[in-house]
Amino acid sequence: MLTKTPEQTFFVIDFDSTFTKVEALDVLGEISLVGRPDRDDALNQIKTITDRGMAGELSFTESLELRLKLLRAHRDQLPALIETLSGKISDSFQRNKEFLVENADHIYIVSNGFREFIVPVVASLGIKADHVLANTFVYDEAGNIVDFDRTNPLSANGGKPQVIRSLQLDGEVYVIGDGYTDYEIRESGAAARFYAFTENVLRPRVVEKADFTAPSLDEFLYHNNLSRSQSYPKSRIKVLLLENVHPVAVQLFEQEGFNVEIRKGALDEDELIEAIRDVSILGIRSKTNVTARVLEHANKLMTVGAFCIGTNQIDLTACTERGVAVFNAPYSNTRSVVELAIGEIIMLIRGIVPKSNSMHRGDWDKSAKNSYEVRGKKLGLVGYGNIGTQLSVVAEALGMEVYFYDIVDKLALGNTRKCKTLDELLAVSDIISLHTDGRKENKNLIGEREFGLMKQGVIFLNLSRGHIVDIPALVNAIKQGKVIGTGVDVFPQEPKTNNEEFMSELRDLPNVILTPHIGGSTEEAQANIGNFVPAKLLEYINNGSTYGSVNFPELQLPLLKNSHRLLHIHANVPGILARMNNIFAKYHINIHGQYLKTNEQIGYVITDVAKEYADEVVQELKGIDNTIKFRLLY
Ligand SMILES: NC(=O)C1=CN([C@@H]2O[C@H](COP(=O)(O)OP(=O)(O)OC[C@H]3O[C@@H](n4cnc5c(N)ncnc54)[C@H](O)[C@@H]3O)[C@@H](O)[C@H]2O)C=CC1
Ligand SMILES: O=C(O)C(=O)COP(=O)(O)O
Repeated sequence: MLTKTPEQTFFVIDFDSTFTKVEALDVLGEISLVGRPDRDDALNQIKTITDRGMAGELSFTESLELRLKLLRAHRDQLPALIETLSGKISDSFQRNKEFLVENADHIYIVSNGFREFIVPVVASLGIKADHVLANTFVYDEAGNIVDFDRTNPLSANGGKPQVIRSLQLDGEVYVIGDGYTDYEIRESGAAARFYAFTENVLRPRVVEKADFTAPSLDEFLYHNNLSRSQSYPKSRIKVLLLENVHPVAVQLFEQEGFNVEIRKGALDEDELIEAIRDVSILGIRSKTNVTARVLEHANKLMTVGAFCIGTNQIDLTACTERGVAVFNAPYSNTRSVVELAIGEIIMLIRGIVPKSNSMHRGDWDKSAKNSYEVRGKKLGLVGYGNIGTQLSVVAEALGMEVYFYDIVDKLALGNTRKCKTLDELLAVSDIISLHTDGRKENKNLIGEREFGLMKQGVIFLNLSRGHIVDIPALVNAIKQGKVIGTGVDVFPQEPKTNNEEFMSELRDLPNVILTPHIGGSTEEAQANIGNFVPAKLLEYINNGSTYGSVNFPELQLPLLKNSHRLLHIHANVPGILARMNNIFAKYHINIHGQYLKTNEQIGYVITDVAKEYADEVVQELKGIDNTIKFRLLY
C-alpha cells in the first residue's frame, strides 16, 4: 500500500527495459549499422557495454561515449527507432494505459537514454513531454549523432538522484526500474521505495537491493492498491506445465505475464500433490493422472489443459465437483496418428521390420513370401471418431475396403461399411486398428475371446490407449501366428520419463513395431496443440468462456467492456440463480448481461455488472449455499 495518498505520491519510471522491453541504443544499432560488414561485431560490443554499464562495472559517461562511437547513427534514423520502440512497449505498461493517463501529473520518466526517442514513445501512453528527464544528442552539421549534452547530469554517474531532487516533488517518490542506477535513487534518499522491475530482464544485483520486486506493472499497482487492468496480477498466478509441452505454450503464458514453471516428464500422484498446491493452471499430456486425491490438494486450481486428445487420465467428475474446467486439443494431432497408422500398416503387411533387421545383420533375403499390397485388403476400425474417420478416408484412397464398428451410430464416410457388432468387424477384417477413447469400460476390450474371432494372419494395431488390449492375450495371439503383424504405440504401463526402461512382454517378438506413445508426437501436432490449448485456457481465465471444455457447461462470452464480470460456479440445485438475482436487486446492481448454463453436475452463471457496487455483494454471492467457486474479472 502507498504510505501517502495518491495525490502525494510520485512515480518515477525508467525507460530502457522497463517502459520498453528493449534497450533503445541496441535497437538504434540494428538500424544504423545495416549493411556494415562489422555490424554483428559492433552490435555485440554495444550489448556488452550496455550490460556492463547496467551492472555498474563501467562509468556511465564512458559507456555512453563508447556506444555512440560504435553506433555511427544519424538523425534520419530516429523515426525508424521510434517506430520500433513503440511496438516494444512492455506488455504490462500497454495493459495499464488508463493508470498512466489518469496519473500523468504524477508520473516521470527518468532515463539515461535520450529525449529524442523517449518523448514520442511514452506520449502514446499519456506521459507528458516535460515529465521526461533524459539526455539529448549532439549532431554534426550533416546530422550525424556525434556526442551528447555533457552538461546534463543524466549523462554521468549519479545523475538520476540529482535530477529527481531538483524537481522538488512535494510527496513520496516510488521508483520502478530494472537497473542499478534506478536503485541509486533510493540509495541516495531521493526516493522512498525502489521496485525492481523484472518483466523484461532480471538483474540479481538490482533485485537484491530492491524494497520489492515487481514482475510487472500490474504487480506494482496491485501492491499499492492502485487502479489497474488486472483484478489480480497474473505474475501471482502460477502455471505448471508438465510432460514437455511445446515451447510456444510456455511463451504464450509468459507473454500474458503468468508465473510459469515447466517440467520435462510426468509426475506421479504424490509428486503432483506436492507440486500442485499453489498452482492455478495445470498443463499435462497423456501420462499425468489428475486424480480426486490430487484435486483435494489443489486449492487454487482453476483449470486443467490436456495438451493431447485423451482426457481419461483426468478424473473429470472430481474436477467438475471442484469447479475446475478441463480443456483438451481434440483435433490437433489427429492427422499425425493417421499417418503413423497408415505407415505401420504398409510396413507390417510387407514384413519390413524383420527384413530390415536381417539386412542389418548382413542377410539378403529377397522374397515375396508373406508380403502383400494393402490395396483391396479389408481394414477394420474399432472406434469411428475423429481419428477413425480420417484414417478411413486415407485408407480408401489407398484402395482399401474399410469397415468400422462404433458404439455410437455414426455416419459412414465414403464407401466405408458399418458393422453391427464388434464380433462382426473382427471376423471380416484383414487388418484391425483400434481408435476408441480410453474410458474405463474399454479396459481389455480386446482379449483372448476377441483374438479368437479374428482371421488367421491378421495385422493388429493399437494406437489408442494401452489398457484397451489385454497384453498377455495379444502376446499369445502373436506367438500362435494368429496375429502376424502388430503395431503398438500405447501400453498399460508407460515410463514416466525418457530415462526409465520400457518393460513389456511385447519386446522381442517377430514383426512387432513398438513405438513410445508417439502417435501424436510430430512437430506439427505439438505446435498446433501448443497454440490451441493455451488459447482455450486463457479465454477461460481472462474472459470466463468455456467453449470447448470437456466437463463444463459450454459458454462463449462477449468480451468484457466497461463492466465487472462475476463468475459463479455452483452445484446444480434449484434456486441459485434466483438467490443471486435477489442479491443484485437488494444492492440495486445494474446488470449489463447475464448468462447461465448447466450440466448434470454444475451450474455456471456469469453476470456483467456496472463497475460501482458495494463490497458486500461479492461476499454474499460467495456465501450462497452450494457455491463451488467464485471469480471476479475486470
Ligand atoms: N497414440 C497417440 O499418441 C494418440 C492416441 N490418441 C487416442 O486415440 C483414440 C481415438 O481418438 P479420437 O478419434 O480423437 O477420439 P474420439 O473421441 O473422436 O473417437 C473415439 C470413438 O470411439 C468410440 N468408442 C468408444 N468406446 C467404444 C467401444 N467400446 N467400441 C467401439 N467404439 C467405441 C466413440 O463412440 C467414438 O466415436 C483416443 O483413445 C485417444 O486418446 C489420440 C491422439 C494421439
Ligand atoms: O492425444 C492423445 O490422446 C495422446 O495419446 C497423445 O498423448 P501425448 O501428448 O503424446 O502424451
